[in-house]
Amino acid sequence: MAQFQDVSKQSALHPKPAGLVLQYGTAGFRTNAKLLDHIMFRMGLLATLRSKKTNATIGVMVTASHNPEEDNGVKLVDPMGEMVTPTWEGYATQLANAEQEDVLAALKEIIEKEAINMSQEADVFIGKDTRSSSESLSKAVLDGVSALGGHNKDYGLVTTPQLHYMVRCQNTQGKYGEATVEGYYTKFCHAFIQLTKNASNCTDDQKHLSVDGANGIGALKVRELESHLKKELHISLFNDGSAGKLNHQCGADFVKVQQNPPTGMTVNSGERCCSFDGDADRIVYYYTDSEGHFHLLDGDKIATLISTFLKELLTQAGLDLEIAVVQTAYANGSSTNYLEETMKVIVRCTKTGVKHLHHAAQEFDIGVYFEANGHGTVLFSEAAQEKVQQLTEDSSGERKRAALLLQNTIDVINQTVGDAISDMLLIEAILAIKGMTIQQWDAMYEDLPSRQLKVKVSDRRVIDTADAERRAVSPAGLQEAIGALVRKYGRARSFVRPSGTEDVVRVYAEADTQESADALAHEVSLAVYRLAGGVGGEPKPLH
Ligand SMILES: CC(=O)N[C@H]1[C@@H](OP(=O)(O)O)O[C@H](CO)[C@@H](O)[C@@H]1O
Ligand SMILES: [Mg+2]
Repeated sequence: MAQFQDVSKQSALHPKPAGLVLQYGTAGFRTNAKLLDHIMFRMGLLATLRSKKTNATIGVMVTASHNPEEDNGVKLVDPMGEMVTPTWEGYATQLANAEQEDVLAALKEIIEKEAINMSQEADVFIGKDTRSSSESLSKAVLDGVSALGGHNKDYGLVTTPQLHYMVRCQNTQGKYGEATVEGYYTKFCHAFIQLTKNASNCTDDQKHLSVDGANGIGALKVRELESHLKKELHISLFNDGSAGKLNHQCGADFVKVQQNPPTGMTVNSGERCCSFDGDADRIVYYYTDSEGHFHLLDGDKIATLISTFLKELLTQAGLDLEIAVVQTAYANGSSTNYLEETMKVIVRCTKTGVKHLHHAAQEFDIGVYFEANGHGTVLFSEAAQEKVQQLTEDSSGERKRAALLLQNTIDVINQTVGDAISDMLLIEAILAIKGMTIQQWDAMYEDLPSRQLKVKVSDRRVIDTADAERRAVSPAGLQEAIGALVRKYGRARSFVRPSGTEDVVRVYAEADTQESADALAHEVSLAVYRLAGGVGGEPKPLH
């Protein structure tokens, strides 16, 4: 077929570096940008096949999120705006690693396995972040799409969650919103203004927020957002990309891991601040107190604030909907305890990686999911959304007020994936409605001191885990060693797991004091080093 001739010709222009093997990991492919041209071309091919298979628009996002500027990466977006399904992650890996002369055969194998009708039309949406390599890499994706005769729409510079949103809007015929960047701002800002317009407790001072844009795409988009906010939120934007380097000593990942404010930002005592990551799908909040101490409000605190707010609204509305919070093993033990014991909310723990959390959250009427690093959102089942909608029509007084707030809360949330902009608007709205300061929010519970370390081993796959990664089942003796160490400290917990994005084993520990958490993490790292084939020097702190 002529189609396949084009693939061969084009593929030769996007050659694979010899010997390179990459895997579609926790968040797509990610490595140094110089190694990715062929991957991009092939993901253009794969997205086109996926579109033909699903008879729907598929998304391709070129980004490496919080990685350094020199890296890049790519993620595929499925029809409802969610991460691509695991079987196709497998195809992505196969196609990515096929030798140059085998690309066509690899492609045909997928077509056959999935019984794809090649005469079906295909549509692919493409977006990219601000990395200097993103421009040419996204062109390689476009080459892949056109080589198989697919249509494309290039959104250019957008955040990852904006692209997810566009895909969902397109495939639901506008029911979720309009598939344009303008439509995105209109929908979320309208809901935000509806939520905050009667927030009489909110002073002008409280409408101010400092945002660290990580010198990335989020900063550009916050600038665009501002005009839609009608002064209901006053943003001071830092690390807007005009001077600093992407993610360098700034952004959500830096702030969370270092437990320090970003550079390039004025952090006045007591003031509410937040950081986005490099593709604006994560957010964390923080402030410094009058003694100069740094206070981080991470994904766990965000999930707690949101679920508390939703639970109160459900009670006021008289709606009997089941609400759950989904976390990972990295969630601070204090947050889990607070949610279960004080809030009486169902808590689920899944493996690391948002696709696992997303999936678990879908099982409830309302599923609030957040990784501790600030990646998360809220999912409402169709039935729950209909009940809320019905109640806005059938009720009056306090019940109607609560139902309208719930309705606008649903509309301010990007349900496709964690979204720093949408999460920020939701958090700002909740604080405004409750007349709550960041200090009061922080005081909901006190985090247990924690520490993360990483250890280099020769093959991290020797570590196998169970129970949502909280227990190591191999190598032999490791879990026993961790258990014995944990018993030495008060309120302690520790677990280890192989990272899905880096060639390291991650170690997490928490305990009643920072010294104990640090000591426990260090001792567990030594046990990993000893029992799981450590290489290089001493285990070193995570940076
Ligand atoms: C401890 C931690 O923060 N892990 C991150 C990190 O995964 P690892 O598999 O731990 O490397 O990157 C993932 C993708 O961004 C993110 O989903 C996850 O939460
Ligand atoms: Mg990200």
